[in-house]
Amino acid sequence: MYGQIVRDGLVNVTGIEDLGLTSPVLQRTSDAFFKEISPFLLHFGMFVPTIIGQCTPEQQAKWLPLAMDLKIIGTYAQTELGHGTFIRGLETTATYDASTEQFILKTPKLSSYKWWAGGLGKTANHCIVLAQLYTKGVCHGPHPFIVQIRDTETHMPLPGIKVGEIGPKLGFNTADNGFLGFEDFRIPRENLMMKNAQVTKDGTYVKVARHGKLTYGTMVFVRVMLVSDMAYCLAKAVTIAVRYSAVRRQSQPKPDQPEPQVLDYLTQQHKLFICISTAHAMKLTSTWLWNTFTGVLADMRDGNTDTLPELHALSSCLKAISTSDTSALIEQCRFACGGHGYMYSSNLPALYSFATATRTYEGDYTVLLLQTARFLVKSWEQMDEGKPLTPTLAYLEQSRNGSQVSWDDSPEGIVRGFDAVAAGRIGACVKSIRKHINNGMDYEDAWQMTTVQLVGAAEAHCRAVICRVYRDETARLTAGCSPGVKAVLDQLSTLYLLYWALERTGDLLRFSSLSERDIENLQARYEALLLKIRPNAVGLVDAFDFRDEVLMSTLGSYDGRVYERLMEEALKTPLNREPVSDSFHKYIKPMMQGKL
Ligand SMILES: CCCCCCCC/C=C\CCCCCC(=O)SCCNC(=O)CCNC(=O)[C@H](O)C(C)(C)COP(=O)(O)OP(=O)(O)OC[C@H]1O[C@@H](n2cnc3c(N)ncnc32)[C@H](O)[C@@H]1OP(=O)(O)O
Ligand SMILES: Cc1cc2nc3c(=O)[nH]c(=O)nc-3n(C[C@H](O)[C@H](O)[C@H](O)COP(=O)(O)OP(=O)(O)OC[C@H]3O[C@@H](n4cnc5c(N)ncnc54)[C@H](O)[C@@H]3O)c2cc1C
Repeated sequence: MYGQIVRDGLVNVTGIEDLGLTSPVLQRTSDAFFKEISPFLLHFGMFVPTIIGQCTPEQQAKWLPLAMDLKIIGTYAQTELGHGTFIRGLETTATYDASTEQFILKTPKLSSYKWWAGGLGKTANHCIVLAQLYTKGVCHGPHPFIVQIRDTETHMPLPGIKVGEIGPKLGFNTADNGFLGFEDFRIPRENLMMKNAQVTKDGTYVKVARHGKLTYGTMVFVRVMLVSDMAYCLAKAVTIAVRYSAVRRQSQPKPDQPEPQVLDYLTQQHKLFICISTAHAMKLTSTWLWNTFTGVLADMRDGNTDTLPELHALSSCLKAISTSDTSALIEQCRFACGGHGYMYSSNLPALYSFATATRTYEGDYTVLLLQTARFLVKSWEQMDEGKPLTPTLAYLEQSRNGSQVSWDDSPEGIVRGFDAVAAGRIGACVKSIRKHINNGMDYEDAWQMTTVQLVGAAEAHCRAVICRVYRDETARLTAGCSPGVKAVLDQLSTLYLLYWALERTGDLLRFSSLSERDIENLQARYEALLLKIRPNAVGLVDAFDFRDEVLMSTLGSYDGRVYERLMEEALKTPLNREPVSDSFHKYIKPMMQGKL
């Protein structure tokens, strides 16, 4: 299994390299080789971006060509057995020895072992290691080091390195995630990635970057990439589920009628059409977020880090919500396919196992939403002090006078309704924190007592951003389209707004003048819209344009030969190679004869 995966991974990587294409394309093409994940994903997904983001030009000149030519194979080892979220609590140490101009890497105890890095188990010979940097007896916090862990000729672990694979997981079982421990392992001073901080030969620590969190830059990059990845993942799943629902016929609502396509059931449309809309919403939002990211990078190249806090808040909540929505909606696609959706050959289990992992890695859902909430509360307080708000928080102004927003069920009105919900929930958090402080709590405890509400406020902010970006970008991008295309894409973005308005009626009742009658109207409009989208449903998923080789699904292939493909795959199962398994003769027959 591992050998096959590595072979496929290299065919994918070297093939694309010959075509001179960039890593995002690599990510897409690797889908044609892997149901789960390539052991080389971390090499291009984090090892290369970290060299670019954390190394000086001289260090890049040394390491980047080796990495891009696959002369070295890397991964990103930050998480430890004992810590993943709390980076400042990482235990691996890198202590500078000026007499030899080296860092000594140590794994102080079991919980300090690096754990999880993709490709570390058996594939990588280098890795980025986040370790607490000590020099002249002072700890300067976690810093990135590039470390060779295996001999590039023999692939044997180097002396002082303990490395291996962490074992089977819910998914990602082709990524050879590994563990790594150091026993007084020495690396040259130059292996500290020195773009944001340096250590001179005599051990003097020199802080270069103005912003203390630039070391976390790779994580921001991957979070931005993941939003796009999720759109792609969900688009695959809903292509499979909608095509299968067009083939599958089941039950007899009317006695004298043939069994209908299950796609004709309103409940099936309710399960699946939000998945089509969400794939579009996330793709458009990911492009908007990428443009925001590149804008902040440009500012930072000019030495201006003022826009970094908003980017961190946006990338945190969009990564959290896109991965959470995608996991839930891929599972919904699986539910919509009945028993056959549970078959591995449908590819829905693999898509789910990949998506649900993203809700955790690169920043746990709750933790990242609390990061966004931290920014929202700070912004509210700055608004109270009369300071300007950042663009994505302009809607907070409307809440200043505390008046309730009047409900307007037009698409633009619903977007404003979500702004009001976000503003209201952030304001309620600020009020809760202040109440606890007035009752004698310190700020940290008052914050902790409000964290359930803070997670909800961050989700509401993120939903408001997605709704606004989805609506605006759809209008902008369809301006030149034919009336037919424009109408269908407008239906999808309206469906997204109606769906979420119905999901959040409690909030809308609390923070706008929404009435029970308005809710009845929303429900009726939503159901009518499902019926309108039905005739275009298969065309809409065909428009995602996935080849069968990429979908890898018995249920979602373009030709609709579902039952034939299910049987073809079943007959390939090893258990079907012999009519009678040898377990019958070894165990079952003796048992039947009372001989066990
Ligand atoms: C083929 C190429 C395509 C690529 C496709 C990619 C696909 C996926 C790739 C690979 C697959 C597998 C990847 C998985 C890899 C991993 O999981 S790597 C490990 C990831 N780990 C994490 O994400 C850890 C999460 N934890 C954190 O980020 C931080 O510890 C924390 C933010 C939760 C808390 O950090 P802490 O130091 O405690 O900070 P705070 O005290 O909360 O905040 C201090 C201030 O710093 C600001 N800040 C925090 N983080 C950032 C950041 N990343 N950027 C900018 N600023 C940040 C924070 O807002 C505070 O600011 P204020 O004081 O002003 O409020
Ligand atoms: C498939 C996969 C691949 C991975 N690949 C890599 C890799 O290549 N490199 C790498 O370095 N890491 C990798 N990771 C590790 C990943 O980054 C961590 O698992 C992730 O950051 C979560 O940290 P944790 O596991 O310590 O969870 P924890 O943070 O311990 O979470 C446990 C619970 O505690 C809660 N919690 C934690 N802190 C807080 C808080 N401050 N407030 C409220 N609740 C809190 C969380 O919400 C969660 O419910 C991978 C993980 C997975 C699943």
